[in-house]
This record gives sequence, structure tokens and C-alpha cells, in this order.
Amino acid sequence: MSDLVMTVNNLTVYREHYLAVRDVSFSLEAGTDTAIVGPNGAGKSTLVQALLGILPRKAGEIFILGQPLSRRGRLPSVVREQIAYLPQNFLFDRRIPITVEELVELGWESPGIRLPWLGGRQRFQQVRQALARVDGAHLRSHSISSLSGGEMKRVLLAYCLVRPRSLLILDEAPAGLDIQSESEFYQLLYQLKQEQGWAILQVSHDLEMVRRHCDRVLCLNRTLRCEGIPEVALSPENLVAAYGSDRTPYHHSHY
Ligand SMILES: Nc1ncnc2c1ncn2[C@@H]1O[C@H](COP(=O)(O)OP(=O)(O)OP(=O)(O)O)[C@@H](O)[C@H]1O
Repeated sequence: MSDLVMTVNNLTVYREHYLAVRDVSFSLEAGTDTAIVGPNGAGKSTLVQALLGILPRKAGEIFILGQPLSRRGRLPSVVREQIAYLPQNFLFDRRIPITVEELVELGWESPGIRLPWLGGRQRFQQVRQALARVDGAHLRSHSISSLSGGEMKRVLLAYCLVRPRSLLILDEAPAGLDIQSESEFYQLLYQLKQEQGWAILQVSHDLEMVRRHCDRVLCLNRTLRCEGIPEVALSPENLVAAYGSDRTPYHHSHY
């Protein structure tokens, strides 16, 4: 049997009084890359935030590495530290006097009690390795205030990579990267999934990227309209079902 990293059963989530996600079920296996696609306002970010325990759910169950996510969004710390999340926008005050290395180091820490004097050497090496993997070694001592948008994305990915993980959740993460950096970004995701068995779940509007890189697609428009391998889930009929006949992106495709 394959290793299930996440199982979602009949998930329903409201934003205030608005039913944003209704009765969604799916599972994620280790070593796979799954895309969530759908039109603006379809509930993609809401779904991701509910999976992370940031937004409360109205109904349904979420299991991560076999452990239930509590109604209050809690998970055992050994499970929580296996999850990395790269948001669409990382909003913070860039004047905070912190270097790239210090930021990435924060990702190395386990949730809970911190003993900063322990594991210093290992932490140092892990931070260097993570930055090297995203081609950001030269940024190590730069202040985060000096980074471009694309450099910041790479540093945040290093933050995710700095310790072993099982699940990486991305919300439109490569937006803002140039073509070369985007291609390297997807190459790295491929390695993480193949070599380290990460399950990847990514929200995307880029259907060409999804066709090229993802193993499975969930088409969301409040509820799951279709799912499957890209060739099936992104067929013209299924895109019309997910986006509606007037908003389907199929006609803009190069396929
Ligand atoms: N705080 C809120 N209160 C009420 N409705 C909200 C709130 N936040 C989001 N919504 C609504 O919930 C729906 C789902 O929003 P969500 O951001 O999850 O969609 P999305 O698929 O991620 O959209 P996009 O592709 O535009 O990023 C939208 O109709 C949005 O207007």
C-alpha cells in the first residue's frame, strides 16, 4: 500500500457566512505532486488554509501522517514539523534587521521549547546546504531588506528545506520568478518528491505548468468538480465543468 501523507474527508469551510469549500475529499501520497486549480474565488486558498489549521472547518476530517488535525488546528509537533508552507505573499516589515541566514535558521527550529545552544553545528550546516540547494549561498549574509522578490522566494524555499519534511504546500509560490528561476524551482520540487518522497500540494493558475509537472489535479470550484491525472482532469470538458463555459482557460492553452 502507498504511504498516505494526507487524507481529507468531506471537508466544508465557511468564510464568515459564505460557504467557500463544500464536501471536499481527497488524499495525497508520498512522492507525488498534486495541483489545485480553479477560477478566482473558487476556494483554493480557503482549502489550503483549512488544511494548515489556520481556518476552522465547519465539517469533515483531516489526517496528516495518520494524525487528526484537531478542530482548533492542532497537530502533534512531530507531525507539524513535517509540514512546510510557502504562501503566495509573505508579508512582513522588511526593515526587520535579520539576515538571510538567520531567517532560514528559523525553519530549522522544532516547534515547542527551544534550546538554542544545542545542535549549533548541525543547524549551521543545514542552513548552508538549504541555501546552496536554492542557489542562494551568496545571499547568506545579506539583509532580507535588500532581497528582490525572486530572491526572497528562493530564501523562503530554503526555509522550507532546512529540515526533513513530508509535505510541502505552495500557494501560487513561483509567482514573480523569472523563467530560469521558475524552471529551477520546479526541478528542485521534482527532486524533493523523487529523492525524499515529499508530497507536494500546490495551488496554481498556470495550467501549462500543471500539465508538465504535476501527477494529479484537483479541479475546485467550491466543491471538487473533477480530479485525476492532468490529461484527464484538464480535458476541455472537465475545464468547462470547473471554470464554467465562459471562463474556461482551455482556449488560451497552447495544446
Ligand atoms: N473573510 C472573508 N469573508 C467572506 N468571504 C470571504 C473571505 N475571504 C474570502 N472570502 C470569499 O471566499 C471565496 C473563496 O476565496 P479564496 O481566496 O479561497 O479563493 P481562491 O480560489 O483562492 O481565489 P484566487 O484564485 O482569486 O486567489 C471567495 O468568494 C472570497 O470572496
